[in-house]
Order: sequence, then structure tokens, then C-alpha cells
Amino acid sequence: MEDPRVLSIQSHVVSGYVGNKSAVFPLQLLGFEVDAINSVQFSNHTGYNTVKGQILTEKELAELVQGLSENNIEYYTHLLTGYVGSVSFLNQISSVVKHLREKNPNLIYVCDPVMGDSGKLYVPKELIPIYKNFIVPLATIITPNLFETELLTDITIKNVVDVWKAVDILHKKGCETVVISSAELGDDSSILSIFASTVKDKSLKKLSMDIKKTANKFTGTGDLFASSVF
Ligand SMILES: Nc1ncnc2c1ncn2[C@@H]1O[C@H](COP(=O)(O)OP(=O)(O)O)[C@@H](O)[C@H]1O
Ligand SMILES: Cc1ncc(COP(=O)(O)O)c(CN)c1O
Repeated sequence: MEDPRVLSIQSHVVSGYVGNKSAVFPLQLLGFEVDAINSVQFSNHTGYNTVKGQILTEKELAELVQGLSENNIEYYTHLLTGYVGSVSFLNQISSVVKHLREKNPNLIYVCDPVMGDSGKLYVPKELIPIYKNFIVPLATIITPNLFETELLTDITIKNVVDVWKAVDILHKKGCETVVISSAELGDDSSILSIFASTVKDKSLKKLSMDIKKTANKFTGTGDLFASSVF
């Protein structure tokens, strides 16, 4: 296998671990060469009372990729994207995927379609149709949580049968591998379920896994999870 080289477009926080701060080091430990574009530079994650910092614009993202391109250093085996806060930035990510695939048609695009959790949307609602219609079809692997899976498929998920129905819809949109990062479905609130499904050469492989939930609430675990599905 060629040397794995990832472009990771995610948040940077000065204090704490979300986005690139959660993903880059674990990927390096897994043996990936990682190039990082910080989509925001914030003092801390958005769960704090205040957040200060800067947001990268789509023009600035395009400029960074152009710089790589002009130096002929934009060959990647993998692209990873996480939280995106605006329609224009998400549209620019589509362009980046297409550009990187011109350079490497086998590029694996791992997309965490971060939109919300437990029924709460934390991005503008205009991002939903873009993920659904443009980003999911471009992605090789997506890692939505249960709520994001509902948003992407217009299905209300109440049980495991609904989960696999939704996964099937996502495959039909063109995404090869779907990994549902966390789902709480049964009566037992101490259990978190993970579901994964891959369609390749007309063969379908599925797996599900239950894990014991700890009482703590973590931030950055979704980003760490997405970096670990490579
Ligand atoms: N309370 C928890 N107890 C144990 N593992 C957790 C907990 N919260 C998150 N995780 C781990 O982090 C992964 C991603 O979950 P989560 O952070 O909820 O994803 P997302 O940000 O996509 O909603 C889970 O698959 C699980 O492995
Ligand atoms: C700036 C930023 N980036 C990414 C995330 C994603 O964190 P998680 O992995 O817990 O979904 C957060 C959490 N709100 C955040 O504030």
C-alpha cells in the first residue's frame, strides 16, 4: 500500500481537544502523515460560556488548497472533514474533494456530517440538503450519529430495523461505508450502539456493537471516532 497521507479539514481549539486537536495525533499514531487545515481557530469548544477566535472563509480554504496545488503537494490518499458552520464553506469542501480526486481518483473521503445531536441542530438548517445531496454522494465513509442519520435520510429511527433502512438509503446515495458513531435505542440508557455497513463489489457487510456508556459527557469524542474509522 502507498504511504497514507491525510488532509484533515477541522476545527482547532487553543485549549482542549476537538476537531484537529482530537484527530491529528491519533492518526499520526496510526502511521498516517497528516496535513491539517484549521477551519476555525477558537479559544475553546463551543460548550463554554464564551468562544473567541477566527473562522476560515471558503476563499481562504480555496487559497490554501491552491498553494498546495501550485507546489504540486496536494496528493492525498485520504481526506477527513468534520464540523462545518456555513453553506459556502461546505460547498467549497465539495470543490476540494473533486480537486483532490483529479489528483488521486482513489482518494478516500471520510466525512463526519456534523449537524447536531439528540434532536438538537447546531449548524444552520441550510446545510442539511447540501450534505444529503452533494456531500454524502462524494463521501467514501460517513460517520453520522443517530440524529444526523435521521436528518440525512428523513427517517425517524426507533429501532434497529429503522437503522438498517436508513443505512440502505445512505448507500443508495452513493456512500460505500456508513458508520453510525453513537445510538441510544433500547431501554437501557447505559448502552451506546455503533452500527457499520460497507457495500463493495455488490457484497454487503454489516456489524453492530454495544458499548458500556460512562456517566461522563465528552466533547471531541466524535472527532476522535471519525479519525479511528480509517
Ligand atoms: N459517554 C460515553 N461513554 C463511552 N463512550 C463514549 C461516550 N460518549 C462517546 N463515546 C465514544 O465516542 C464515540 C463517538 O460518540 P459521540 O461523541 O457521541 O459521537 P458524535 O459526536 O458523532 O455524536 C462513541 O462511539 C463511543 O465510542
Ligand atoms: C469548535 C468545535 N469543533 C468540533 C466540535 C465537535 O465535538 P464532538 O467531537 O464532541 O462532536 C465541537 C463541539 N461542540 C466544537 O465546539
